Amino acid sequence: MQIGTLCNSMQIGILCNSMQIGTLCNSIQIAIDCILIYSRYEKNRIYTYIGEVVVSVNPYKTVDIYNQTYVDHYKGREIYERPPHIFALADSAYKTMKRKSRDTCIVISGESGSGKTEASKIIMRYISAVTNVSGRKEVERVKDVLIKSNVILEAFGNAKTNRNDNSSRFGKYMDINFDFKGDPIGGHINNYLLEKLLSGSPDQKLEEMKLSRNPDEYHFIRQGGSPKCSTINDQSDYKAVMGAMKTLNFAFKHAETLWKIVAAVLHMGNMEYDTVDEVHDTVGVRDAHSLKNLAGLLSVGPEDLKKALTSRVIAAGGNIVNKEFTKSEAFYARDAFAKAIYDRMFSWIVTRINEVIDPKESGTGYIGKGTVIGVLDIYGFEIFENNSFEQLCINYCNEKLQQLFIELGIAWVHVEYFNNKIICDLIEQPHKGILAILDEACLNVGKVTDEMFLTAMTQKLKSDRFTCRALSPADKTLEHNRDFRIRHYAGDVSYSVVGFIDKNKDTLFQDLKRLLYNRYIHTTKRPLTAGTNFKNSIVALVDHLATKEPHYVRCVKPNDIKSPSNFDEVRVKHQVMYLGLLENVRVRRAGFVYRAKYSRFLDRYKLICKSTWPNFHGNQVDGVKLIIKSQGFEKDVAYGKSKIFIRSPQTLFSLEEARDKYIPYIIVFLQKLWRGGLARRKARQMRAIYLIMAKFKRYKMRSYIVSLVQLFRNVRNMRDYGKSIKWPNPPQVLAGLVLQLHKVHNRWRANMILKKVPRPEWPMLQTKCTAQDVLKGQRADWGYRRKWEGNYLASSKDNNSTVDFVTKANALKASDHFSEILFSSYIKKTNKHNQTADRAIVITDKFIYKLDPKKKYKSLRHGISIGDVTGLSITPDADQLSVIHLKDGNDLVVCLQNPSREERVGELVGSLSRFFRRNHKELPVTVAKQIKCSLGSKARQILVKPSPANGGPTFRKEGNILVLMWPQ
Ligand SMILES: Nc1ncnc2c1ncn2[C@@H]1O[C@H](COP(=O)(O)OP(=O)(O)OP(=O)(O)O)[C@@H](O)[C@H]1O
Repeated sequence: MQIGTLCNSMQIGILCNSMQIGTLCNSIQIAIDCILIYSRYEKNRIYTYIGEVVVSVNPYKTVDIYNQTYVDHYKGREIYERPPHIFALADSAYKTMKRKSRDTCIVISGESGSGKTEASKIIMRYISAVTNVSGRKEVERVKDVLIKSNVILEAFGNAKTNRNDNSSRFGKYMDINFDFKGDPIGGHINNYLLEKLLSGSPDQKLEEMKLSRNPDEYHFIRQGGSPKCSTINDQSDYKAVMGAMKTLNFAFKHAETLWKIVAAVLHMGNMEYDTVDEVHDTVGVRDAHSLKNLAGLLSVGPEDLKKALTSRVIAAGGNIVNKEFTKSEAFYARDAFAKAIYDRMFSWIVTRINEVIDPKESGTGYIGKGTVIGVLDIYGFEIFENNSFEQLCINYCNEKLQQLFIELGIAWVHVEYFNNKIICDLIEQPHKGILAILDEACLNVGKVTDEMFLTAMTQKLKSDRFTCRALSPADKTLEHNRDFRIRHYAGDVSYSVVGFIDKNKDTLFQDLKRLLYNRYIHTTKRPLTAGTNFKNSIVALVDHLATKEPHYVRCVKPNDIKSPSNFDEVRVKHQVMYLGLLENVRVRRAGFVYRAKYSRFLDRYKLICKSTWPNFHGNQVDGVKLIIKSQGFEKDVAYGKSKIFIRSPQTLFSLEEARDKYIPYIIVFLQKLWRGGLARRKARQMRAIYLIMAKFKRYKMRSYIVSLVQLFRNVRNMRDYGKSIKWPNPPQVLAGLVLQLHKVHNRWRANMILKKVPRPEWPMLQTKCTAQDVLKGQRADWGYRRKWEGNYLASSKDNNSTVDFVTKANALKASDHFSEILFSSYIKKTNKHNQTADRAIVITDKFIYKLDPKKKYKSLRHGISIGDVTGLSITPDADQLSVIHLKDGNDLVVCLQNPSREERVGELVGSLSRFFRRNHKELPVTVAKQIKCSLGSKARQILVKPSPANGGPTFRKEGNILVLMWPQ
């Protein structure tokens, strides 16, 4: 069917978008035309699905279909849920990676200018837009670095070509690493076959590098015909590159060196030679000034550079000789030199970028293995008028990728498809393939020509996919001794062998290497040829991709004139052919959209069926069948030996939908289990902690008690009953108990001591203890050795007329109702009038009485209430001065007297204090040399002075001071 006569495009659009892909594929030819017409004629609808492949047609104009609204529209959706878009594919790759924790890759292919690089950038921008929802700073930085790395790669790796104003001259494969949350944390770039630049730079920079702003002045740039490009703004691009270099931490000196290298390469292209010896055909550099500029940029001596550009050192017959170049050799060396420098510079840039985007260095806390999305932006199949070594390499690469594509896509049912393994073998087989024959030709010493290489291929290659004029004499399209043809999966391609050997050898004379390394380098190891290097890297790439779940973007170029409105049917048909879409349609149509091992399917979907959730213990196939039955999809599946096959995308979509519905419940369920598990573990830990603590406490207590038992074992037999034992510091937990134990021990000790004292003496002992406690050692002699009797006036030891005293005391007791006499004694007293008199003092539990002994102990006044006592003052010496402070400001100033001249002040202190304590009060007792008192409400001072031993104590007045004269 011809393009243009095809069915209504609306209808096809509906078919495409509503998942009726099977219908669309009824006729392969229709499908091909359909897709293209659809994408061309529907305004701005540049994407179409064939199976799971996204076909993208370059719109050659800005289309507003990549903004946030579109991102939101496609985010988290299944691929068939929304109209075809590259976002859907990017989301599918991302989702697959996240859901299944599987590495995925997106293979973007198409011919130069079809939009591969744009597609890869759109994919990266989409991934950047849907990740890092939590806004982690480090992840944002990684995303910025990943996107900006493109700017640098494009600046140095892209060039304007006839087919594309900004053509990538290298194939690029970029791995983007993700952490377990699905946030990008770094990446890695590999580049493939770089083909071996000015107005954005500021004037001063150009001057430094001796460059002109006019690109036409440079031989290398002139080659393309039209160096200026209206679609490219060099100024802003230069700024963008410098900005990107800053983001990627390129040191200033590195950036400078890169520009210098670019300048050197440009200067090198302008190097011209003049014949200096017609006979030997030797040359010299034409322009010494240019040579000097170039030498300066390369940091080498002009003479050395001149020598390396016009001659080389070779070993001939065991001798080292200098061989001058012919003119063509000189130009070859110049170009090889320029290519090698540029190639090494580009490799350095890629290595540097890789260092910066290395996930381990990104600072995002990357540990262990995350998942990866690989994005491959690789040149598509190339068929030109003249095809050479580069086209063979590129087409071989496409054969390899196509093989991977078909192998991964094929279903278990038998499908007729073109297996391009035979072509891959034809090119890459060791010893027998084209590249091996080419390497062998390059190895030969002596002059091996491209024609000889063609002859060797003619003799050795035994494939019907290869032909040349010698094998097909009737084919006039092939030139004798020059052309050969390969039947690629995409069609026949004729290659010219001219330049194959040189290009494969890719010779860079040692002299030039030596010049730049600035030292003699000797290597006997032959470097790998360009073809082998390329083959190795492509084999490694295909192996790498084979471990990932693939997604495909096939880019189609609608015309060769970069027009948004021109649709070149022949060109497009051709591309559809060699993009492998035809095979894909065939495979998809005959096969199934999805296949998975039973175990994997069961793991993924067991949650949507009651019989299989949470665990299915029977046979895996039975489990899978139960799931399919529960959803009613029996008619759309086939059961293989180890895999289940699903025919239509709707079924898969419904399964996914059902799964998505259950996932939140499962998550809650898992959270419940997990939290429960965590809580149980914590509880177990706490129980263990408490048990250990309890045991440890017990152990500490035990050991402390054991140590106490040891210490106090002999306490009964000790003189002080263990008073002198130093208690060890108890553990915190026993502090309270030990305090109690101290008390118990003290009581026991007291009991042991008191046991020896007769019971009636206990009150006296208590009085003495109180006195000791109150005096605190302030009074040297307080009479504790003596027996304390308290009521001395009732004792005949002190009193001759005890009967009178007892009679009076009983009378007072009867009238004043006191219970006991605490203390009684003869006293010498003084008063506010400084009059002294001998009296008796009786201190009872209610009143203090002053009695006159000479008048049968007549009470001089009414007793002073004991409640009026506010304190007691004594001296630290042996005198018997005692001042009982009273509330009314008229203190009792007395000196105790007894016939035996015993010390009794201590007993007075003990008796009064003990009485106060029994009534829960504390009697303030002052011990001082000079006693303050109040007499008749006047403050007075009392001093004790010695007097002769034979007299009694007397008070006297010395000025305002009262003095007790105390007989020594
Ligand atoms: N989706 C798109 N929207 C708008 N313009 C696009 C789109 N895709 C491609 N283009 C235009 O086409 C040009 C060529 O695209 P691109 O450089 O991506 O092609 P390519 O396939 O990578 O080419 P090469 O293999 O030469 O590098 C772009 O510079 C851009 O102007």
